[in-house]
Amino acid sequence: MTTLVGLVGWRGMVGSVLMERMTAERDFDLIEPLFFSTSNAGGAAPAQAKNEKTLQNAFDIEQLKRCDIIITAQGGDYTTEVFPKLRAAGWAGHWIDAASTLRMADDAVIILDPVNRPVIDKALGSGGRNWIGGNCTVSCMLMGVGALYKAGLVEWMSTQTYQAASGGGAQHMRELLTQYGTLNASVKSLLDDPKSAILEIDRQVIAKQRSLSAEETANFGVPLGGSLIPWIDRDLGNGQSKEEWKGMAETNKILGNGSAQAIPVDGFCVRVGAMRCHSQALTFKLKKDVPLADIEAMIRADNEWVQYVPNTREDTLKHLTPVAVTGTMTIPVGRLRKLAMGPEYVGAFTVGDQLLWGAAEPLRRMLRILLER
Ligand SMILES: NC(=O)C1=CN([C@@H]2O[C@H](COP(=O)(O)OP(=O)(O)OC[C@H]3O[C@@H](n4cnc5c(N)ncnc54)[C@H](OP(=O)(O)O)[C@@H]3O)[C@@H](O)[C@H]2O)C=CC1
Ligand SMILES: N[C@@H](CC(=O)OP(=O)(O)O)C(=O)O
Repeated sequence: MTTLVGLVGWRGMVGSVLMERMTAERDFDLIEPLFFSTSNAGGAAPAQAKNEKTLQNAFDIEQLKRCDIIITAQGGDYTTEVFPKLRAAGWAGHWIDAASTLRMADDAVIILDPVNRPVIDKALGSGGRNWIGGNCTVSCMLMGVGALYKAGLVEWMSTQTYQAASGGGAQHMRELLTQYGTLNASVKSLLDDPKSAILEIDRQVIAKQRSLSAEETANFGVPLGGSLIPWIDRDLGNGQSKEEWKGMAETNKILGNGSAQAIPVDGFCVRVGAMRCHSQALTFKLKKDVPLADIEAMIRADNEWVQYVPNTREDTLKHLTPVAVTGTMTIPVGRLRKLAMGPEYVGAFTVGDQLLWGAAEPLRRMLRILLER
């Protein structure tokens, strides 16, 4: 019998990328999809529908209970409301979720199978049913440099992130572009005149940024176009942002490290004016002095998506930017070098599309793992 797979959140930003990837990889050939909606129950399901062509109500527990597997990219509020009711109603299917809500629950696994397939297999073997996608920054980082963790080489890691607007959602991307447009328009005549003074342009741009309306900064709270925001997610009250907290908590959970073996991971998470790629500068303290050539070989061999970028200006500009990576499954790792602090200190830089490896791809790969058992 074909596996009935419920899809919730399929038309959102993450869900649309998921649908594209599932279509490209022919996942729909292997399942009977059942599409849900929180806003348009009874409407027409998308073209990937087979026998069930009508959208079901995403809050209807009886309809959800029919599914062998549910994949949701609807968001944390939906998970908080529906998941406990569904389990309380006796549903024993597999729940695959992009939202962070359930990530740290004891009975949930953070899924990133190229990095933690053994952790996933162990949980499957003991009846695991809850499979949660990781934080985008953490997932992209581990896809790039997971080899060093797997080899047991990392004493600690510090990460400084450059996170794209898409991490906030579709409205945040629109707001960024609108701000860029507003700023450009405010100095267009000066820009068109090659003899105009750059400091006058600069003065007018900062004046415009500082006078953007509440409407023009509704999503980020302050201007992001031509600026940056060194705070992402909630304030934990201890000086750390929630996004920074996830770095250590999720990295260690993905790797299956208990609290006694937890590797320190910390740094600063910064929102920048990129569209949908998160970039990160990483500093490693290794447990021993490992030759750079060996580190390079480990990174190259780790998975089929990692791309080692030689530490030259030319290769960096060509391969190691959000513009180069957006819309691809490639995770480039470059700028690899020993740092001045000593031979155990290694620096690297990595970029990843936060809607692909950072959100959608681990979900559809978990679906495949379940289907192929
Ligand atoms: N954005 C990100 O970078 C990441 C997000 N996530 C998780 O995924 C969740 C979903 O994020 P994201 O995809 O950005 O959220 P979206 O806001 O794009 O989509 C969420 C839901 O909003 C509804 N919706 C209302 N209006 C529209 C519209 N005009 N176009 C499309 N959908 C609309 C849809 O539900 P319906 O069809 O039922 O009306 C849709 O499923 C997040 O809450 C988070 O938990 C995880 C990792 C990264
Ligand atoms: N917090 C990330 C997006 C993300 O993946 O969030 P979460 O950890 O809640 O899934 C960002 O803003 O860039």
